[in-house]
Amino acid sequence: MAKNRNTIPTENITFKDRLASLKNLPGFFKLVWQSSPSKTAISFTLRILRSAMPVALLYVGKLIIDEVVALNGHTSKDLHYLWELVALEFALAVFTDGLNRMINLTDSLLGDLFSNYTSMRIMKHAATLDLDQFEDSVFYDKLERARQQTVGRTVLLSQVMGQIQDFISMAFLITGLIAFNPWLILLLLLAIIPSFLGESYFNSKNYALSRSQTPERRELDYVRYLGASDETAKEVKIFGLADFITNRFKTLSDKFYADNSRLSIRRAGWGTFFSVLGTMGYYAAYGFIIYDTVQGRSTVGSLTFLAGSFRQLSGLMEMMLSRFTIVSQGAIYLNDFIGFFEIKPKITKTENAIPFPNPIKNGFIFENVGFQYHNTTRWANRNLNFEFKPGEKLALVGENGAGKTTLVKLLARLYDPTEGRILLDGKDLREYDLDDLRYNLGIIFQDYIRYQMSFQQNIAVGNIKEVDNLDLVKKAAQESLADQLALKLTNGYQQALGRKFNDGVELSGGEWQKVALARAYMKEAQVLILDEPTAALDARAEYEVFQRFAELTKGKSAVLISHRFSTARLADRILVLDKGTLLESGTHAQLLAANGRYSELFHLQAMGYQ
Ligand SMILES: Nc1ncnc2c1ncn2[C@@H]1O[C@H](COP(=O)(O)OP(=O)(O)OP(=O)(O)O)[C@@H](O)[C@H]1O
Repeated sequence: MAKNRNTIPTENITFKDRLASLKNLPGFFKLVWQSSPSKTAISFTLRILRSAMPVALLYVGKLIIDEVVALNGHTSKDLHYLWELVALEFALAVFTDGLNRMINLTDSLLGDLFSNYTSMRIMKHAATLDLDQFEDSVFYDKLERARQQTVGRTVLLSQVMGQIQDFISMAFLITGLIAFNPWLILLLLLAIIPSFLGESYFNSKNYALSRSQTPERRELDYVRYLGASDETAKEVKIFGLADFITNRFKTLSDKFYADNSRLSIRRAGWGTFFSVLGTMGYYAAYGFIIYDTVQGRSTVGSLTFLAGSFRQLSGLMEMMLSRFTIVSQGAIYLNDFIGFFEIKPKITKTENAIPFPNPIKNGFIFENVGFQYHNTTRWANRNLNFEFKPGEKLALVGENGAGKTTLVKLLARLYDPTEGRILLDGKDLREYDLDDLRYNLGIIFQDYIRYQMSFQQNIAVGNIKEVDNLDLVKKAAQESLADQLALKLTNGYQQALGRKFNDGVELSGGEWQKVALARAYMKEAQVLILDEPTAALDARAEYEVFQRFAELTKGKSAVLISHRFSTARLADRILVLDKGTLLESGTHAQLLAANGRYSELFHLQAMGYQ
């Protein structure tokens, strides 16, 4: 099967896969550079300097020992040169230490900046994606893996930088070693290769395991949230769900533990074996150098230099080889990260998009509109044919699941119709500028968000450009009757809402609804859409809210979704939906006279009040 750039192997990752994934690194470095050009440049420079230190230290060490041996037994001792060498070694040691610390510091600062930068990129990209992409579990797995990368990849950063640094260090040391005895290099390779292969094998197993666990890991996070969160605490207590939740957590986490520990134990066993091989290689080389020195073919200084170089090289090589698997591993994980950015929204701004008409002239026409949610075969809306005229107040009624909210989402282009089309002033809705369309629709959904932010911000989200415009926020609050609430709050409009953060105040369901309603009045939207805006309001508040709504939307188009017929009857026209299709349409009086579904539901509700 042909593999595209982001096809991630789920089972074993071959050496070829690893090498291929390294092509992600330039893109990765571009991101690092974008996070902070200056710190990236500093980090590179420091590492290059640092890479020359091992061989320099070893060589000065060799000179010192040779000088000590030369001076030993001589009567006239000129120690001048010797002390100079010692001073030089001391300076190099201090410098190396300083470099190490600066490298760690730059890496950690750069890592933080990288993590922040990439998190922002993820959020920005996620914001461009379609709603149905968010409703897809495969997408969530991708998003989750991309999120993990923002933290995990800072490790990759130091690993790649370390790799470059060690590579240069090795080049220096190998040059020294070759100058004295080229055969030692061969011995070194023989000792290291088995360990590299072992590392590589286990890393690929680790990756495959961790990848296959992504959905469970998401579930684990979700269960952890259910078990300990302010939003769930109420129901967990009332329904006595604690054991149910912790048992689910235990089942999942036990499985994780069992899978992970099995692999870790095998890895540790093989790791020990390969490391013994490495040590054997080192001692074989050491013996060889000692023998050479005893035979008088090397000086004692060279012995220490060679043994030191060999030890360092073997350490560096082992480190580099095992790091190669980590780096290539990281580069493979980058597939997920890059893969996330390659998900493209279908609903986008088109070139040559036309501006939203102001004012709307002929209104909306639904032409045989049908819609199926992603990965479903059921039609949430089907055969919708109706007109929505400018200035008209439309009410959507129907039983749960009849397709009312879906219809509104189609109007706002949160989805595009699966079949048919929606016209606005004679042109397909898809031809209009998306931002302009959304700006001209003021929609409050039934599952609006209760932002854990200030009262002012909670209203201003309806038109976030005006977040600092307190006068406008106050006006919107007056219109939705949320202003009386502000008077009760200790910090007025600056009062933090919700209990998540310090000093936050929790509101009642109806109070929250008034705050959410105010969002609709934050802008001069031409079409106001309220999806069950008053479900949590008491009878008086509902009456007042609708009086206001009627006044404020005079001449404006509005769509109301409501299960309360007292609300629906205020509309100019009522559309009755059933299983996604349009069953009846007319004024309250017409529909009652028709004696159909509307009349049936109306009388059912009215009976409840008798
Ligand atoms: N995100 C979704 N993915 C898949 N199916 C969905 C999704 N949202 C809604 N549906 C389905 O589409 C149908 C219509 O849902 P919709 O939310 O439009 O109904 P509604 O009339 O607004 O209901 P209610 O009165 O309960 O709010 C329902 O059968 C529902 O199960």
